[in-house]
Amino acid sequence: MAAAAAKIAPSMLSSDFSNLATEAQRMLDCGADWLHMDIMCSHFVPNLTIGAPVIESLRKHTKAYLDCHLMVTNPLDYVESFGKAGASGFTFHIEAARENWNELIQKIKAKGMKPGVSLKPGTPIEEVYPLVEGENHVDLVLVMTVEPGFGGQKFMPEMMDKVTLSP
Ligand SMILES: O=C(CO)[C@H](O)[C@H](O)COP(=O)(O)O
Repeated sequence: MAAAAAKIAPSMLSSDFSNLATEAQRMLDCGADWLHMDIMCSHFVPNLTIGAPVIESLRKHTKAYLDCHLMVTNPLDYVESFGKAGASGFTFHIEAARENWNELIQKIKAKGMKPGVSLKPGTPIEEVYPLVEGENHVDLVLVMTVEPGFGGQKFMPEMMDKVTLSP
């Protein structure tokens, strides 16, 4: 099997949020392929960032692939609004979707977005195996190399074993 081409997707969490459109363009001018958008509810992680209205505003300024990473407790509740807002990818956490990932993937696709799954450092990679198999699969696995919640944390090199083990 041919190796997938690498994509560069800088996290916009480090942006000056008051100038998000300019910051997004700056990243694209620097060679970014995608823009990684960190969506956090203060229940799933100890931080609160942006929601669908910000994605909708940014979408008016860019055609770039908006790779939305939802660190939220009930991802299903966000599918409709993120689809409408113009999100390109919708990556949810397996820890928040153990009961309904199948339905979630279907709904994400039905809204025209690419589904992805992410896992926290403490979650074994095997948990996402069922989500990459079969017809109703995700397009992306996001292996967290920090505890979700904040940018600029120390990289956990031991997580790279999970990348190797990704099916
Ligand atoms: O998911 C995230 C935090 O939960 C961020 O996308 C990620 O940590 C960005 O890291 P950095 O600021 O070090 O580039």
